[in-house]
Amino acid sequence: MSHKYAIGVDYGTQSGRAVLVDLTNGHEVADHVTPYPHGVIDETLPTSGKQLEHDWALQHPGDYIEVLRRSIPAVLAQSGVSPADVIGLGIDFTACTMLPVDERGTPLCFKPEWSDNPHGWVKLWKHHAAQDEADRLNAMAAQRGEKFLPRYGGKISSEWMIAKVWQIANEAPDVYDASDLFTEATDWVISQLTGNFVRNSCTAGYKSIWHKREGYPSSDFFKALDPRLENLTETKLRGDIVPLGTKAGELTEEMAKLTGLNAGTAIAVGNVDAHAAVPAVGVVTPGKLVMAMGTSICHMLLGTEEVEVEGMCGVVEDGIIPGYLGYEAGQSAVGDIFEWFVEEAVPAYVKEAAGKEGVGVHQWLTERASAYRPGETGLLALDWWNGNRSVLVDTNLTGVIVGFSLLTKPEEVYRTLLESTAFGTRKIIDAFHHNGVPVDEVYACGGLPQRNRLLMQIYADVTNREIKIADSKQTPAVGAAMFGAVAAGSAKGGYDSVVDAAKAMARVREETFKPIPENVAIYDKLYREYGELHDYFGRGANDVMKRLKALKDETSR
Ligand SMILES: Nc1ncnc2c1ncn2[C@@H]1O[C@H](COP(=O)(O)OP(=O)(O)O)[C@@H](O)[C@H]1O
Ligand SMILES: O=C(CO)[C@@H](O)[C@@H](O)COP(=O)(O)O
Repeated sequence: MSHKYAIGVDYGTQSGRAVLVDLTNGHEVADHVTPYPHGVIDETLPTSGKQLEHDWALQHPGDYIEVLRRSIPAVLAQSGVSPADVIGLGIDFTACTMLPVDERGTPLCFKPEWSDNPHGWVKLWKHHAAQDEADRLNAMAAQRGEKFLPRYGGKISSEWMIAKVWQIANEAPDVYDASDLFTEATDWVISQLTGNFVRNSCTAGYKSIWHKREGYPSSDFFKALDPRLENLTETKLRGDIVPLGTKAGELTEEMAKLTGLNAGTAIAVGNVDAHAAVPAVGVVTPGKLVMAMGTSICHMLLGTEEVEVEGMCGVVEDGIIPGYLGYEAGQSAVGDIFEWFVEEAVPAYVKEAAGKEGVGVHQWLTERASAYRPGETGLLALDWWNGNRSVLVDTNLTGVIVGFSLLTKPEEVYRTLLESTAFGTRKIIDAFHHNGVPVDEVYACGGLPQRNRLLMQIYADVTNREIKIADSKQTPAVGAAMFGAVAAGSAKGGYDSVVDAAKAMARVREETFKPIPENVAIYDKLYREYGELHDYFGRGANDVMKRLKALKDETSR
């Protein structure tokens, strides 16, 4: 049999990337990135220029197809691989990134009657405008003692499906009524590739409160939330829910023309970006935390029992690797915080100096920040620029920096922001480790470990754990390709399980980041201070962040 390949497509926050992977060794033969033509839509609708409210984040579903149209032919051309040797394709996506579609699977925003209604569009994972609904859902679930709540760390996030669907029902009942299905974008793209609509058990489990043994919450619960939602799971959330690695179907003739692949190529069910990355770094057993580090961080961990951990995003059986309980936690802004600083808060002289030296602003700041020892800036920050997604689970929390003086330099602030995100990660690791889900090893993948060595050393020092780095530029896409190979199966030159695929294809670099004992000692002290601030602002001692946010909403209305 000739050499076989699979393609993985990773749909990130700002772009989609395709990778063509050699199935014998996981080697990335070719990759190509397509920035979303419409990017993240958080100010105005591209159709009418209609203004969006605070906390909205939308996307254009056409951009997802554009990624397939541009990036798949590009990797085929770059590699020279024959489409006949590409035996499978898998995708991974941000989540919960969801959209309403009609009976034909057409996104409502494509239809003239709905294109001017923001609720007809894709709600991106970081759309945070359904916090009211999430709060009410959590209060009702707690009051009724719903069994599902502890599985999600005690709180369902406003980023997830039910809160977003309920927001649509509340703010745009006509859109709600016109929607035949609410679907994760990952399942929608797969339905476009294959002509079959199936839901994957990963997003259903983590984002739509579905449980392998118990199914969705009861219709009584939904009725108590809102009578309109009573039959939601049998109607607008209906659809077979199938495990990761299942073959969703085969590439249609139409999509074969669009992508340059052969019709009939095996297509795996949709997956989530961070979850797909886990087998791609070779993690198929418990005790090993995988951090997918980019705009945000998702922390992924396998366990053998269902344990309740404060603020975890969720625990789902088979949610990452079949046979294990998959745990997820996360920070909703990490790279995004650094980007905010670079774009919005550095003085002009920094940009000029970086420009003169021919380096990016991140690099310029990082080089200077590296000259400081832990503690030397006198600064400490809370990493809540986009709310808190784990432990506290509250999108109404905001950022803080303590310790400014007239001598504070931009590079010191930058370093402090890097450190704050490492403290956020340590909170999550501690929550798992001390509650029966051990974290013995840490792996990192995503854009950040490739770009910032200082950041990775800080994470090793703050967590006091050695960090192994993925030997791949596009780890989730490689993971998605593995699932594509599993959808194809060994008879076609693929694999029969993702564990087999990981054995052959996963790769980490030889070089690791090891904790430096003197840094660990100082960061322990700073972490205690971080804990004080974390609880003071985050656990109700001082709700100033929420009052400021409420005042802001009131005055800007
Ligand atoms: N040198 C750098 N140091 C730290 N962060 C960086 C650097 N360069 C880019 N970033 C951040 O990386 C993030 C993008 O990460 P990436 O993994 O590429 O994307 P995504 O999260 O969409 O998958 C951006 O938020 C950006 O601010
Ligand atoms: O929430 C999840 C996964 O559960 C992510 O999709 C979300 O954090 C976005 O990830 P990126 O930062 O774009 O890699």
